[in-house]
Amino acid sequence: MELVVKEVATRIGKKDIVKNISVHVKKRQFVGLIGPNGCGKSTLLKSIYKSIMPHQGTVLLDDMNVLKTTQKKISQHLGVVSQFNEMNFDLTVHQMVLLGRTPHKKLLESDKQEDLDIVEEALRRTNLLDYKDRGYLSLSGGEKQRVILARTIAQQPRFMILDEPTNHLDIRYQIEIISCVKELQIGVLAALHDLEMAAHYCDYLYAIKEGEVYAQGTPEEVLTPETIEALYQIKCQTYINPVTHGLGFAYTI
Ligand SMILES: Nc1ncnc2c1ncn2[C@@H]1O[C@H](COP(=O)(O)OP(=O)(O)OP(=O)(O)O)[C@@H](O)[C@H]1O
Repeated sequence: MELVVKEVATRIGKKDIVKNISVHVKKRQFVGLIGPNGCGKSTLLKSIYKSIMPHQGTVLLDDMNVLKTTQKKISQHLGVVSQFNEMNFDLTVHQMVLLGRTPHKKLLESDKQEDLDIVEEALRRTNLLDYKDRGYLSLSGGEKQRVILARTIAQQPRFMILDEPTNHLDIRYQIEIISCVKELQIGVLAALHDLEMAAHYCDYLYAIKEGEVYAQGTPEEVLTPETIEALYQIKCQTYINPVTHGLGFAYTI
């Protein structure tokens, strides 16, 4: 699916947090949002998946006008993995991932073999098959994050929004999670803090500063020392990382 966000603006209280932002994610593109803490990445993503209602702009997923569509219908196409996934009641990992099937079901419809097969495949892709009977609340932060990704994969979305999906993860799982999403070959819009990951995985980047698009383009176009210094108020040099052969970054304050 293709995502077209046009001139979205969002205010929280009296503060303009997202100011007239437009974003385009073409079919199967992996597009990143970067920018310092508090610049408005999460608020923009929440405005796109309608967890916050923007006061201006339109959001189209193919021909679906997201801001005018019910959450259930949106969830049949759009999956979201966000930073905070606390819950107060305990389910097993299997039950949590099965919840991903809910948008595709009628009220009280029971689980079919097809749903169980989809859940099994999502657990396999996220390396969670051995965890399936564990209680969700007993898991570490990183394990919980993988369960949320598995639940989102089981939802079989045609577009995914990731809000700092690798927040709790050690470096190996950071790579595994992003690679796993990349393998789905669907459109993705992801807020990422790790610039090397953004350079490696993203086809296109939007750099956000104070609620506006400060720069956009391919990672090579956006991730220049000048742009990084302006975004994060640091000194920066870029180099070719000898291990990944991608862009590397050296910083100091
Ligand atoms: N519910 C809220 N009430 C008041 N202010 C809010 C609320 N949600 C967000 N903000 C403010 O909006 C600004 C943007 O926050 P947002 O979470 O979108 O930034 P971000 O770029 O995702 O940051 P981070 O990288 O730290 O996650 C921040 O100053 C934040 O304090």
